[in-house]
Amino acid sequence: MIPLSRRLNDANGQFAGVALATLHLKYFQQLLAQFHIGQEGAIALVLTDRLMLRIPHVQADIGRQMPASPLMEQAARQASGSLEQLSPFDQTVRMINFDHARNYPVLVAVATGKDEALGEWRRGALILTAVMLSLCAVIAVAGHFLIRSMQLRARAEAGLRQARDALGTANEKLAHMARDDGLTGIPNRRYFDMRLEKVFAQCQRIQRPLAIVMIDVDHFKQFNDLYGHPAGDECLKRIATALRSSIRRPEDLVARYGGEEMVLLLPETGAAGALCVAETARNAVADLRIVHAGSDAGQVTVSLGVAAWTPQPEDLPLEMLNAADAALYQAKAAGRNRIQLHGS
Ligand SMILES: Nc1nc2c(ncn2[C@@H]2O[C@H](COP(=O)(O)OP(=O)(O)OP(=O)(O)O)[C@@H](O)[C@H]2O)c(=O)[nH]1
Repeated sequence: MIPLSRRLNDANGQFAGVALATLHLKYFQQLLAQFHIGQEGAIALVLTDRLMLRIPHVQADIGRQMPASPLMEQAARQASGSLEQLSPFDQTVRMINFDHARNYPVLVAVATGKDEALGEWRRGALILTAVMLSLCAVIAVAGHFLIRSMQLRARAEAGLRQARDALGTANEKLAHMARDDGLTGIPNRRYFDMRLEKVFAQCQRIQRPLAIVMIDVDHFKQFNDLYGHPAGDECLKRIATALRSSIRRPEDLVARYGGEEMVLLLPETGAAGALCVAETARNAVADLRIVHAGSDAGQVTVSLGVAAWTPQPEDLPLEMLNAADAALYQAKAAGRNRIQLHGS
């Protein structure tokens, strides 16, 4: 039983008696039992510092002084609040909400078991964690395969690039081999013939002059006989380099025509210009000062035959070649180490 009393005043505020009532604990027990607080939940009514009622009900606890606890300490400071504590009654960890009844020294504390309250959340969190871990594993495996396939692709691409570069280099080499003379490194006769066809047609079309300078090393047979074939080869290489340095325009060409014979192809160049280039070439060879005991000059010299005119529609490249050759023959006949212009 819980006795309740209250002073009663009359209309003047004078003491008029005391109202006394008793509340049966059974009433509260039945009332509180209707609340769903779970298996580990608890409800306590504390009158001042004594336990008035508690669910779950333990008869021996009723009327007992409340043991010191975080709940009692906090309730002494605050009207209401919430906290988590280990129950001094049954050693269960609970999450508690408490409030003081207005006008009465009664503290009401409602608690749910922490494990019970968080159980559902924990289960959800566990499932979520498992799902996340599985997803991570799937992503990791997929990522591994993705990285692997990217690496394989990068390797394959690098291989392809290498093969392409090697092919490019091989093609370049082949093009050089097809175009250049193996001994001197300057373009060969096949390439010269090709260029002559093109340039001749072009000069014919635009009616611009074209010049061919045929160059032959003087007494080269004797040079070979005196100094040997390897020295002859070396001499030809040096002459080719000297001739290359004597042409200036990008469209000019120096080629090995065959044996010790070389040729200059000078597009858009008239007779005067061609004679000028021929003189530069002759001097470039003379400046090499390659000793030749069998030559009148005491060193290696060249003879040059020049053919230069504006090709007419009926003209053929071979005619210009033959003209340059004939001029060369004249230069040889006139004593070598000189330049002869065709038709002069
Ligand atoms: N070392 C070497 N000799 C070559 C090469 N090609 C041609 N010859 C030689 O060049 C010489 C050319 O001789 P010829 O045609 O009689 O002419 P030449 O002795 O220069 O006499 P002229 O032209 O009349 O001054 C030959 O002995 C060829 O063997 C070559 O690639 N290397």
